[in-house]
Order: sequence, then structure tokens, then C-alpha cells
Amino acid sequence: MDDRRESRIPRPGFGGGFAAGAKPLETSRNANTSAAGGLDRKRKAEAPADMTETKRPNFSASQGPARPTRSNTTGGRSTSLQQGASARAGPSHGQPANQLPPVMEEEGWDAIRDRTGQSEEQVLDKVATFSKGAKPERKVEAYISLVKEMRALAKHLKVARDRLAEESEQWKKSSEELSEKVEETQQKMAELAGLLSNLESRKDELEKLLAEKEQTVASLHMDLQGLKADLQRATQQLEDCNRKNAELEESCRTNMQYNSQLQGYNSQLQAQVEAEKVKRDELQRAKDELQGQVARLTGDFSSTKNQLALEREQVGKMREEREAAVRDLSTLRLDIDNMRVERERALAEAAKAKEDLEKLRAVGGRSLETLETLTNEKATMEAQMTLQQKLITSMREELAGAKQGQAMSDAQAETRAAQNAELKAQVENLQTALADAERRIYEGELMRRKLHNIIQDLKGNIRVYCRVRPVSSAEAADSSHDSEMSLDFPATGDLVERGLTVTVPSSSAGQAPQKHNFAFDRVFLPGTTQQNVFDEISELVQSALDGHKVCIFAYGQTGSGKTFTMLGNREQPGVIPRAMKQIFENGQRLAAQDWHFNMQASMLEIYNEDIRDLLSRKKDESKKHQVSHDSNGVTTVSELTVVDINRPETVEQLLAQAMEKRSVGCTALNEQSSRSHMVFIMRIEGHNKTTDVKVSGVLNLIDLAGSERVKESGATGLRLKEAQAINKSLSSLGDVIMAIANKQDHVPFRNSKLTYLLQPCLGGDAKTLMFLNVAPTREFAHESLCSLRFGAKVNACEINAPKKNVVVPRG
Ligand SMILES: Nc1ncnc2c1ncn2[C@@H]1O[C@H](COP(=O)(O)OP(=O)(O)OP(=O)(O)O)[C@@H](O)[C@H]1O
Repeated sequence: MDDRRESRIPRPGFGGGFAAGAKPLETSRNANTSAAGGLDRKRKAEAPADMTETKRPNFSASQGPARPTRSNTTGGRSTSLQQGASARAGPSHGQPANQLPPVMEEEGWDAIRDRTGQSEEQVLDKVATFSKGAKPERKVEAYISLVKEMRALAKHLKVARDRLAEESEQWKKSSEELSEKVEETQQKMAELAGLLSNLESRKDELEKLLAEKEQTVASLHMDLQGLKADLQRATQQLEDCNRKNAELEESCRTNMQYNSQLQGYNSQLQAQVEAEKVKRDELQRAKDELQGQVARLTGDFSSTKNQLALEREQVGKMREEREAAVRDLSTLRLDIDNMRVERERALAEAAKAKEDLEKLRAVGGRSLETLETLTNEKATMEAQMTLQQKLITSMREELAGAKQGQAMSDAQAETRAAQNAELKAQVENLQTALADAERRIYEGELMRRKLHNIIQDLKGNIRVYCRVRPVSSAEAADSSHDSEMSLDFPATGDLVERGLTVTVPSSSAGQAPQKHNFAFDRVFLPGTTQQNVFDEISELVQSALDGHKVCIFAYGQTGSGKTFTMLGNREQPGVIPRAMKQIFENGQRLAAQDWHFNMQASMLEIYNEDIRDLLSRKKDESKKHQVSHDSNGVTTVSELTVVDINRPETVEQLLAQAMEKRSVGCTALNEQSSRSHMVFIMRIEGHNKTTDVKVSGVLNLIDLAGSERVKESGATGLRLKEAQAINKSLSSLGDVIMAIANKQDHVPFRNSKLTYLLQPCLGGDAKTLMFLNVAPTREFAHESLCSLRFGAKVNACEINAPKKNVVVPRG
């Protein structure tokens, strides 16, 4: 128990120091210190004051000032020594004064220090000094006291050294513990330092972040300022807009007026065109008549010419004959002269013979025989002469007749020549009139083309014609169909033949059906004939012959009449056969103006985004066709059959062949539904040999696949895939038209095969018409609404003025 208490005694003042922070020791020390302090105070209170006085040694002045007796004045260390010493010297302190041992007995150091108030150093440095004459006993006493003090101090120091050794051990241990703790602490500190550096780096990051945030805040602030400024500007702009809006409304009103003027102008132009057409027809008729006359006159002329030639020939012959007759006559004359000479000679001879006969008679009647002979000769000669005279007379008559004939044929030839000259003059006049008529027809044609184009442009380059098919007999007869009409058409007002209203039954019971109004360039009612429909688009077909790129689409749900409109049937041919007929007829008509046309046709279908050649006679379906366009906008489809066509019958055969090949599948909506887009492409190259003008047009006629919504078609599997491909390409077509109309930088032609194929024919230099085919009954009202909405979007588009592909020779 004592040991433990002693071990807690603090180190003496001259030993080593405590490590800072050794708290347990410090706490014990304080406790003991206060306990010791309590004992000291008790002892002081109990010790008699005089005794303390007397036992204090008498030091000289060199000993230094005497220290106060309070233990705490020497600091903690002295206090501890006192405490330890007093603990051991306990019994001697606890005795009453009269029982104290004599001073010379062993007194502990603590007691000595308490008594004398000296410190250890003071005792060690103490030197015994005596005043002169001091008694030896006093000196001895002083020495004894000093020795005692020294001894007490020595003991005390020994005890203290031992304790110090022990304490040193303990301190060593605690030092080791401490160094362990220090290590731990250092580790912890290192960890903490790591943590701190982490924290510092984190702090740096956070500071950076903070700085960034501050920057962001600053930029946001600036943005806010900018936005405020923008807001102000926007407000300003809004005001401007409002003002402009008012101006626009005003200009809109003006435009509307202008528009109605334009419409007036348009109708005037149309009237002009009609008048021009009438004139052209009249001119054509006049030309035909003139041509007939010319042909007749040319016939007359050539027959007269032939006759004249014949007559000339005859006259020539007659001349020859006359000349021959003249020659004969002169020969005859010569003969007559000869005969005359002969006769005269014969007469002379006869006279001579007579004379001779007379002489002979006279001579005696000699030579009777000779006389008879001579008489006979004379008679023969006279007969000959008579004959020759007759001959001469008849030849004279013939000559006179020939002369008369020649005079007549000369007169006839003159008449004919006069007639010929007249006919020539007439032919020349007619030829001049014909050239004039041809020139006027050519000018009329140019004017027609110009006006035609103006009208086409005024009508817009994308036109939408809605065609409503009649209710089929099957629909009317079958009660499972809702064959009530869902479409109404205005009977009066501006929208006659242009507007329609679709009434869509509500999907939820009890709700009223909804009405939607639409207006298009033209609406064909159910009874409209194929010819009426074609009449409305024939001008567009004509444009292809004039050198434009033209696309005519048929869009609509399955069974709405697309194929009927585009192809029709034998009795009611549709747009494609009629267009072919018109192109051929007009091509032939233009041949009179020296135009020569080359036409080529191809037919393909796009099925599931693959191209199939509909005119190929091969059965290989796996062939892949690539589409490419050159810089002139000429499209090529690799390995596609191209057929030269020179008569409409060829087209009929091609169409029949193509229809057999076209992909047909069944959906819940139509058992014979075409599941592909069919594209008929006709290229027309024209050349005017007189003017050397060249034109190059393309006519694309497209029967699109059914547009019904995938869900409605009830399709699954392959049919579902087909329906999805169809929907994608139809919506791509819509997107392309919108992008062109909105003048977007990028037009997504490549989003589908169809739009990529038709790219050059869908841009600014092309004319597009879309037939919007709709079924009339309530059963299809929802699909009709979708088709009408699509058409309305397309109809709202306006495309640049088209460019004609015409090459005019230089000079
Ligand atoms: N205007 C019309 N007059 C008379 N009959 C019509 C008319 N339009 C369509 N039809 C008839 O309606 C039926 C369906 O028409 P059509 O085959 O042309 O539809 P479709 O839209 O081409 O369908 P699909 O997408 O399946 O090819 C046909 O029997 C057709 O003869």
C-alpha cells in the first residue's frame, strides 16, 4: 500500500521531467499533493512554535535567506519529498512534544527540512562557520547537527534514488507504452494527415467546384441579364410582330384581293386558253381543210400535169406526125412533081409514040403490038396517076386535118398552160397560206404551252384531288357492312366540288359523332366517270410531253379505289392507259410540226423496301436493283427492263404482264389487296427537227400500297411486316413533301426506296398530283379521316416553280 502511494509520488526536483500529458500520474500527484498539504498543515498546527524556533540551526548570512516553511513554496517536487519523508517519519511527528526523541537522535530529512526550512542544495553547500570565541561544545553541536542533516539527506537521497530507479523503470515502461502510443498516435496522425490531405484535395476540388459554380452563377447571372435583355427585345419584337401582324393582316386582305384578281386573271387566262384552244382547233380545222384542198389541188395539179404531159406527148406525137405528114407531103409533092414530070414525059412519050404511031401508021402500020403495049402502058400510067392524085388529095386532106388537129392541140395546150399557171398560182397561194397556218399553229402551240404552264403554276405544283368511290353493290347488299354514307359534299358556295365533310362515329357510347371539314383542289364525287377524272389531269400529262417531270400518286386505304383510278378495267380504263393514249395522239399531232418523240417505259414494284422488275420475263426474283441519279436528274435502276413503246397497244400488253406479276396479299380489309407500291415510269424524249429544240420529260404514275393503320388491318407475321414497311414508306413520302415545302436544308429522300427512286421528280422542277382515294361509308370513316388529314397536309404545301427540261439550240 505504501509502495503504491510512493510510486505515485512525483519525481524530485532534480530528476527527469514528466512527459506532457501523462494525466493519470498528474491526477494522482495532485491528489497526494493535497493530501500531503493537509498533513503538513496539521503538523504545523500541532508543533509548538517555540520548539520549532529552538531547533532551527543558526546559519551564517552566507547561507542565503531562510525559506518559508510552507511546503508549496518550494514547488511540487519539494512537496513530494516532504510527503514521502513525512509518511515514513509518521510516528515521530505524531508524538506529543514532551515525548519527542532528543535532537541528536536520527531525524528524518523531511523533519529536518520542515524544521530548518533548508533545501537539499543548501544543506549540501552548507559550511560550518563559527564566531570567534565560540565554545567547542557549540561547534560540536553544530557539526553533529550538520552531520545528522547530511546523513538524513544521504538517506533521503538514497531512498529517492531507489525510488527514482523504480520510477525510471516504470517511466521506461510507460515511455515504451507511450512510444507505442506515440507510434499509434503517429500512425493515426499519418492517417489523419492522409485524411487531411484527402480532405485538402477534396477541399481544393470543392473550392474549384465552388469557383466553377461561382463562374456558372456569374454566367447564369449574365445569361439572366441577357435573357432579360432578350425578354425586353422579345417584348419589343412582340410589339413589332403585333404591328407587323396588323400589317400582314392588311397585306393578307390585299393579297386576298390580289388573289381574287389572280383568280379572275386565271379564269381570264383559262378563257384565253379555251379561246386559244378554240382558235387552235379552228386553225387546225382550217389547216386540215387547207391541207385537204392542197392535197386535192395537188392531186388535180398532178393529174392535170399528167394530162398535160400526156397531151404534150400527144401534141409532140401529132407534131411529129404533122412533120412526118409534111415530110410525106413534100415527098408526095416531089412524087407528084416527079409523076407530073413522068406524066409529062409519059405524055410526051405518048405524044411521041402517037406521033411515032402516026408515023408508023404512016409508015405502013408497023408495029401494032408496040402500039398496043404503049397504049396499055399509057392506061396503066394514067391509072397510076389517077391513084396518085387520089392519094395526094387524101394526103392533102390528112394534112389539113393534121393542121387542124395541131391548131386544136396548140389551143388546148395553151388553155392547159393557162390552167397550169393558174393552178400553180393557186398552189403557191395555198402553200403560203399553209405555211402561215403552220406558223400560227406553232405560235399557238407555244402560247398554249406557256399558258398551260402558267395555269399549272397557278394551280400549284402539288395538287391533291380527292376521289370518293361509290358504295359497292356488295357493301349495299351485305348487312354486316355499315354502308351509311360518312361523307357530305357542299351543294352551293365556293367549296362545290372542292370541299367535303367526314362524319366519324364516336368510339365511346353516348358521344355525338364528330364532323371534320376538308377542302382540296378538286373533289370527285362517287358518280364521277374515269373520263371526267382524266380530263382534270390531262394537262399534267401534257406537261410530261412538254418536257416536265410529273408524278401522279394514288393514296388511300385498301379498297378505296386506287388501282381503279390508276389502271381501271377494260370497260373503264384508268389514268395510265388514258395518259398513254393522249401522249401518243398528241405526239402524232405534233409530228406535223416536225416533232419526233421517243418513249420508253418501265414498271416496277417496291415490296418490303425491295425493288421488283414487273416487266422482266425471267422468274428470278432474287435480283437486287440499285437506284442511282446522275447530275442531270436522270434516274437509273440497275437491271430494270426498259421497253421502247411506239403504240398504245404495247402499253396495254405491258400493263397486263405487270399486273400478273404484282404482289397481291390478303388482309382482313381486302381479299385482293395490293401490298406494294407500283410505279409506272415513262420517259419521253422529244426533238423538233425544224427548230432543233429538244425536250425530255418523265411521267411517273404510282399506285401506292394501302395506307390503313397496322392495327386496323388485322395483319400478323409477314403481313404485319409488309404493313409496317408500307406505313414507313408512306410516312417518308409525307415527310419528304413537307421538307420540300418547308424548304428544309435536308430532305429525307433516303428514308425509303420510294422517295429515293422519285427524288428528281419530287423536287422543285417537278409537278406532283396526289389522288386521295376514300371509301364513302361509315365503316371506313376513321381510315378516310386519316387519309384526308394526310392529303390536307400535302395540299398545304407549296413547291418552287418547276423547271422545264428543254434544250434550245444556240444561235
Ligand atoms: N370510282 C369507282 N367506281 C366504281 N367502282 C370502283 C371505283 N373505285 C373503286 N371501285 C371498285 O372498288 C373495288 C376496290 O377498288 P380498288 O381495287 O381500286 O382499290 P385499291 O385502293 O386499289 O385497293 P388495294 O390497295 O387493295 O389495291 C374494286 O372492285 C373497284 O372496281
